[in-house]
Amino acid sequence: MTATMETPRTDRQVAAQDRAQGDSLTLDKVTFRYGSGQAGLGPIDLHVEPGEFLCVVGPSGSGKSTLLSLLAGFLRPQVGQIRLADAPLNGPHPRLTLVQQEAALFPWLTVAGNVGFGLRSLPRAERETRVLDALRQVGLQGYEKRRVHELSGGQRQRVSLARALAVQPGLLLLDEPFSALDVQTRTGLADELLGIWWAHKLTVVFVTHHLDEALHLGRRVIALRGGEIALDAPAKSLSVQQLRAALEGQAGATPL
Ligand SMILES: Nc1ncnc2c1ncn2[C@@H]1O[C@H](COP(=O)(O)OP(=O)(O)OP(=O)(O)O)[C@@H](O)[C@H]1O
Repeated sequence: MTATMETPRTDRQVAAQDRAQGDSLTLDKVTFRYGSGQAGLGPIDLHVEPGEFLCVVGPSGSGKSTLLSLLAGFLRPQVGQIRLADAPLNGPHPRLTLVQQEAALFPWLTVAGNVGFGLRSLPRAERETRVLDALRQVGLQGYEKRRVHELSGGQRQRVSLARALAVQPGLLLLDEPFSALDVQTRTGLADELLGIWWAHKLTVVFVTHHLDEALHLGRRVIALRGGEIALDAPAKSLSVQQLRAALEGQAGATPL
């Protein structure tokens, strides 16, 4: 690689930017409060590099769902701004998709119908190609004509993931996508997600309760506590114990 006189990039930036097809995400003093109370999120300052895999952990009520709802454009910050690929995010956006805990599939549609649901504006041939490609990526080739009720929980989550991938997002948001699954299925799907992330150079924000899952999947982990970022660090520099201490607000758990 040619040496330059530019400011040296961190490992994280090099790794992310050299393979970037995902979108960058920036939160600038983002604050959201429910009603007139204090519950909610923020202020949050956060920058996610294109192609970065960020895991978000936090106890119940720490603001994880609020954060994802803001990133998905379902909620608007009362203070601050969110930018996707440097443009203000003012609502749901075609470059981002959300996969939730329970696969929200349409039972009256086939697997292919579910995966292609967001592609109805595309010409039929392109839609079919994208659907087949997305199903192949999640290991469900041959399942196009199946009905949702014929699938296992893990297969349904694969269909959800395929539906999200089919729209070719620049930012993939995942809200505890595997937590309803048994450990073996969860681990298998997590590894497949890593492969998909790597192949597509997506930017990923993954919310999980499982600290070991966060450290396994995320290249970077943030811990939320009381609606604020209590810790923001590369996953490889963290242990489950450090993460737990940060979430519990113990001494010695200052951001690394
Ligand atoms: N619709 C709402 N109205 C009022 N307060 C809310 C609402 N939704 C969430 N809150 C409050 O906002 C704070 C953050 O909630 P949020 O759901 O984002 O947390 P979470 O980390 O996702 O929790 P969990 O892991 O239990 O889903 C909590 O104090 C919660 O009680």
